[in-house]
Amino acid sequence: MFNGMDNLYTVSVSAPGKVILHGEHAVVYGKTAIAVSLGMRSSIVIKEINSAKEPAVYIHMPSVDLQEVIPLAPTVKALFRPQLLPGITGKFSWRLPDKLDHDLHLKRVEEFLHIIKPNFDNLPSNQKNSLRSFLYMFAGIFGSTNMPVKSMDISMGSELTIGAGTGSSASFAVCLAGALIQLLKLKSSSNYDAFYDEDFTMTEKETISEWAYNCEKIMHGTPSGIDNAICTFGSLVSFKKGTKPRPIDVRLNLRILLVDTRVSRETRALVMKVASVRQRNPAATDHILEACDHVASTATQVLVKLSSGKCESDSEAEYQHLAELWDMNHWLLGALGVSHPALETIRAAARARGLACKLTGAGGGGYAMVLIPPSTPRATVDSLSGQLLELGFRVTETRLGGPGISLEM
Ligand SMILES: Nc1ncnc2c1ncn2[C@@H]1O[C@H](COP(=O)(O)OP(=O)(O)O)[C@@H](O)[C@H]1O
Ligand SMILES: C[C@@](O)(CCOP(=O)(O)O)CC(=O)O
Repeated sequence: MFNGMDNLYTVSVSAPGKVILHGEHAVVYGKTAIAVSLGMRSSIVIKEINSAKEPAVYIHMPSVDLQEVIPLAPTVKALFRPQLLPGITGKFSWRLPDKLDHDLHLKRVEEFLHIIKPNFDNLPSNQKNSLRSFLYMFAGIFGSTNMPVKSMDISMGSELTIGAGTGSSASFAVCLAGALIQLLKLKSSSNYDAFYDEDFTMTEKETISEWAYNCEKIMHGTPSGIDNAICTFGSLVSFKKGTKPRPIDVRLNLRILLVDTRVSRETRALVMKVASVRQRNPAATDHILEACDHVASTATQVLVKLSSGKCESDSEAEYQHLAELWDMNHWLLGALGVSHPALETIRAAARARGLACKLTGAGGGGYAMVLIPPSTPRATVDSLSGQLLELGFRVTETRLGGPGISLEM
């Protein structure tokens, strides 16, 4: 949107969360994982404003209970003109986030935050990470151009639970990078209308995903790269350790119940649990991991077939096959010791209605997903949801495989 009178732009962007469909844990040992986008999304609105006060960025992030005012002039002075990695000559461009001297830029952001907020260390880590990520990307993207920056309001919203393995951090980072890049695009264009309706190009999406990857490094240290890829490209992404995530262009629209066990778990502890099972039982464990790999690749083939959308009876058979693979994957994960009684209670309720269910992510609690093929009667879904709610679980009916980052008009 453009307010011609005052030359002020508004940008609005959303991005999905994600779930791991197959390959959790096995991916740690070099097997294939596939992630899909979740119908629940984060969103951002950036609005340039005329402010009578000192130019500033006004941040509203209710999901982490954060309201902040960042003064613009000191930000520009301290953080703009980010540096290239040592050994690379020239001037850093926002189009090449992988060439940014990440550690130096983050260090400058950290020092700056301590100056403008002397109590920075006492903030909850959610808020610290959101502020670091914002300044890192804002200064990284705008600071590598000569574009004058104006006061702006930034409002971030999310349907995702934070810290639950559904990709809220990547979804947040993708939204932020996409909105800043879109704003830059609009401000640098003399022909405003030409950009107004255009969605992001493939190259822009790659750049957005790389910026989000840098942010994931701020939040997680050594992320795999799958979350930023799926939240940017949407649909389905296949991934193997040490390789670039591979977006698979399929049109999916899988209906699921996403069930929160409300049992909190720590990914790191569950990864260690599998490692110790493997240490005691190397051959058996490796066969299980190998089986997980086969499940992931067969499921990808089934999903590709499903998305090609032939006749209904074909798709019913494909849904049945998919359901079988979900159950098989859950049992394999159970054999590795990462299920939980709460997950098994959910599975029993789903199975009693002929529906398949698997844990997603690290397991040991967290989320379960129940596959709802299109032929499932509404009454079945309602009675399952009702029972799960009564048992104290949180239930969301949503879809898998929708679009990645999108401009909201
Ligand atoms: N809507 C949001 N607004 C502000 N910050 C967010 C938002 N969503 C996620 N974040 C940031 O992402 C972090 C969540 O990362 P993490 O714990 O890895 O959760 P997840 O597993 O959901 O990605 C939060 O601490 C916060 O800094
Ligand atoms: C168990 C694992 O394969 C997935 C972790 O998923 P989650 O996003 O923590 O639920 C760990 C990993 O891939 O780093």
